[in-house]
Amino acid sequence: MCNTLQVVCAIIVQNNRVLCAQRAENMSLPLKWEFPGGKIEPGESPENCLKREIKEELNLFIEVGKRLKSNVHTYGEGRQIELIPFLARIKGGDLQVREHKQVIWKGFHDLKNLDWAEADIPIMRVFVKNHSQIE
Ligand SMILES: Nc1nc2c([nH]c(=O)n2[C@@H]2O[C@H](COP(=O)(O)OP(=O)(O)OP(=O)(O)O)[C@@H](O)[C@H]2O)c(=O)[nH]1
Repeated sequence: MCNTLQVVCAIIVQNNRVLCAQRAENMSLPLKWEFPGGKIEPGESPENCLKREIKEELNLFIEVGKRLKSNVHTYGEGRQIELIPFLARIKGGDLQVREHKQVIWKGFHDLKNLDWAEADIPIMRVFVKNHSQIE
């Protein structure tokens, strides 16, 4: 019955810190923290979607790395998403915050102190626990 929306997100790592983005007041999940990314469009590969979204949202060019385990999460209204994380590194561009309220760089063990979107919490935890093996 329920359509699962596929959403890709980027764990962008630089100098042992991760780029975290806060959703704006006018977005769904207002002020929650997320890994930047977005919905996969029909016919689009997850990697190309991620590159497109990161360029649109942050004006950054990224290299997409390892795909990590996805998390299927159902939000209150029955809206189900599969959140698919990829490791990523910045290859170019000047950071511009075009859609989010703000972005910040957080050290691995500081990530848990943000108020994450629910779908991101297991992904964030697995990354924090295993980053030295998966990076
Ligand atoms: N980009 C991104 N979206 C996430 C994350 N976690 C999470 O639950 N989401 C949800 O996945 C959907 C991604 O949509 P989007 O970023 O392309 O666009 P949007 O906010 O305009 O979509 P919306 O209007 O459906 O909320 C949103 O509903 C968002 O709430 C995440 O870490 N990154």
